[in-house]
Amino acid sequence: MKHVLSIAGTDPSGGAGAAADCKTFCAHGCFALNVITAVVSQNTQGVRGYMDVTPDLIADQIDAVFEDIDVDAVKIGMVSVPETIRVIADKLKQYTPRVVVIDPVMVATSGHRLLVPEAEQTLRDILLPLADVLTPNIPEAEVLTGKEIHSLADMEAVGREIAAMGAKAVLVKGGHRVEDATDLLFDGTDVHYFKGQRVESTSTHGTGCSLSSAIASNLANGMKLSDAVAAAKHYVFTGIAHAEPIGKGHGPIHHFYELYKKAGLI
Ligand SMILES: Nc1ncnc2c1ncn2[C@@H]1O[C@H](COP(=O)(O)OP(=O)(O)O)[C@@H](O)[C@H]1O
Ligand SMILES: Cc1ncc(COP(=O)(O)OP(=O)(O)O)c(N)n1
Repeated sequence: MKHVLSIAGTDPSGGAGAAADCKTFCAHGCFALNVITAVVSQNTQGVRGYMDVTPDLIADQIDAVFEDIDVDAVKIGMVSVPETIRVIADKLKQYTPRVVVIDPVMVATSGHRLLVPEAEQTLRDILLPLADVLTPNIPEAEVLTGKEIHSLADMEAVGREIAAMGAKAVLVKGGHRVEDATDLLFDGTDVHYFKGQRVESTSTHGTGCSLSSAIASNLANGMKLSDAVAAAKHYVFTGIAHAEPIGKGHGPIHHFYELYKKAGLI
């Protein structure tokens, strides 16, 4: 069994952040490890506030994992402040994990900032070059490049530009597109389109967290990148399509639909 580590913030309502990451790893047959960067009070209706974990405690959590367990892949989510980014970057350089997937989380769908504006440059300069795969959504890709995205051609241009900043591969996610949910991968050489039908649903909380965690799991399990992304996209699509409505706002996706179905639980 592969061991996959999430470095992310929390969600007590179980839809995004570390909870989504760990459910996704388990649904992919991986052992889930997690380091917490920030304790966030949020639910399906939005983010209320958060407190950052100190850099020393983040460093110690990462040491506790790597000194003890062989890590096959790392997924990084909410990093909120420059100090958090610096300590994670230092630890990635120290432990050199085989696969690093970075979801450059900036603003929750509810509108609450999860990355302070002063940290955008640090993320771009220090963390982005350590990514085997960077998975910005459209607003995040716009912030990283300063360019507006209106079309698939724009998604390709920013994907190439972000790769030129140092990420080995860039997946520009299309969840915020108007027409459909097509994602675009630039793997450093080729462009791949992952066409996606948009599901009309309120169960889309944590889709970005789940997608990046599914990619990390699939890479840890030995898939090649384009197959890992295609399978991850299918996982999120199925999760949205079969989600049970939970909470009063944007609920979580269903992580175990196919497993539960096979086991006769649903
Ligand atoms: N309503 C939807 N129907 C189908 N796929 C979706 C929908 N919303 C998001 N996705 C997919 O979920 C993944 C996460 O995308 P996105 O919502 O853009 O990220 P984030 O959660 O970081 O904002 C992408 O693969 C995207 O295409
Ligand atoms: C702790 C934490 N990390 C990330 C997010 C954002 O989740 P994401 O999957 O990008 O999408 P939304 O949940 O914002 O729709 C979060 N909310 N909390």
